[in-house]
Amino acid sequence: MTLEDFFTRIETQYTNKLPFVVYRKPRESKLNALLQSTNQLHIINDFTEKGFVFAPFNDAETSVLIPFDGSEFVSSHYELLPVGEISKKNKVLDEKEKVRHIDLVNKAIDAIKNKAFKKVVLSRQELVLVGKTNPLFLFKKLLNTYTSSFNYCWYHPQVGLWLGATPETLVKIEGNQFSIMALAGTQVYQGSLDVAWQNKEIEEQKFVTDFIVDSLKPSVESLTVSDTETVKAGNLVHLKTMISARLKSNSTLKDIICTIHPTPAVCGVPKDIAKQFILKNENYNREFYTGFLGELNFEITTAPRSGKRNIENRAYAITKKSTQLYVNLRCMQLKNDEAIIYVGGGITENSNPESEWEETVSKSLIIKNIL
Ligand SMILES: C=C(O[C@H]1C=CC=C(C(=O)O)[C@@H]1O)C(=O)O
Repeated sequence: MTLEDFFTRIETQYTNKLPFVVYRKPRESKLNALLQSTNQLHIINDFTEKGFVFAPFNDAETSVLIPFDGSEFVSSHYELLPVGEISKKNKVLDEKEKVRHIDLVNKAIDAIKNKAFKKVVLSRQELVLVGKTNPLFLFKKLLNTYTSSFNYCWYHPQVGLWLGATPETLVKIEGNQFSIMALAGTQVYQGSLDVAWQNKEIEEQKFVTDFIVDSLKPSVESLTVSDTETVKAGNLVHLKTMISARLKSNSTLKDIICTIHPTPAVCGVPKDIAKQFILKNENYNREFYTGFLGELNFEITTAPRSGKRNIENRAYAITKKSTQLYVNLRCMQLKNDEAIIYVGGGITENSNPESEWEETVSKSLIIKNIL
């Protein structure tokens, strides 16, 4: 499908108030869209469903599915789209919001010092008046600006409209082989990946890796942990470790997701106590921010390996189930005439409240730059 036809098809879907998701995976040139034929709200039951999942932060709330069967799946090749200049926004300081966030961070540091928990990720919303904006126009700006993130625009008339460019994979599973990313620690990119990391950032990222490794051990075999490296995401850099393993035959995708979500990259350690602190103290509903989204139980066909032939001497391809889920970060919700931007950061005993505020301001620019 041509790029023009692709976007015309999605515009029609949106005008007809029918659910859809359009997305591009990190460093890929292919754009995909899944377009639901009715406005029904489909819910995930046990993660055996096939389709595109959109899950909230609070795992006690329901996850939404755009089912593959009965929907239209279309793709096109992306090329730079004419959307005008991307403006670099200045940091606008909202003093009241700053005081509120710093108070919240101080409260968490006190709780950590009193041994209530070890780490918590605290977040806030920023509202930007955008008027009547076309979400697909903003999505094209995201595509032009960020090439190494998972970029998406998701819509359901009964749920809302979300856009984002997230740097973080939650889990990728092909057959029974899977990998999980532990991403945390943030600095502003200064032109080089040769970054000196403070103990605070090293510790907050290690919490994520250790939690994933420890909680997965009973369900997996052949577990390997990569070296930790610095990666760039928009105007920021983070610390990243990859954890790979094979699912034991009696473990399911649901087990893995329920065990790891929400990871300490978006929640905290211990998970349940940190989550309660967030729900009680953040003073707003995160909804789908720090939830996850992506392809669930898609089918992929891998090319035949040379030499592998079946009895009729024909090379054969292998079809496997593939799930690729991303953490919903660097995102916004478009509601009425406003863009609601969501930003947060990991708090540990050694956090500096002023720097934690600055970190959320820097993170907000990823989305603000395209508004
Ligand atoms: C919670 C967010 O980021 C997470 C992912 C990477 C780095 C993070 C940090 O440095 O605190 C957070 O754990 C966010 O961007 O809103």
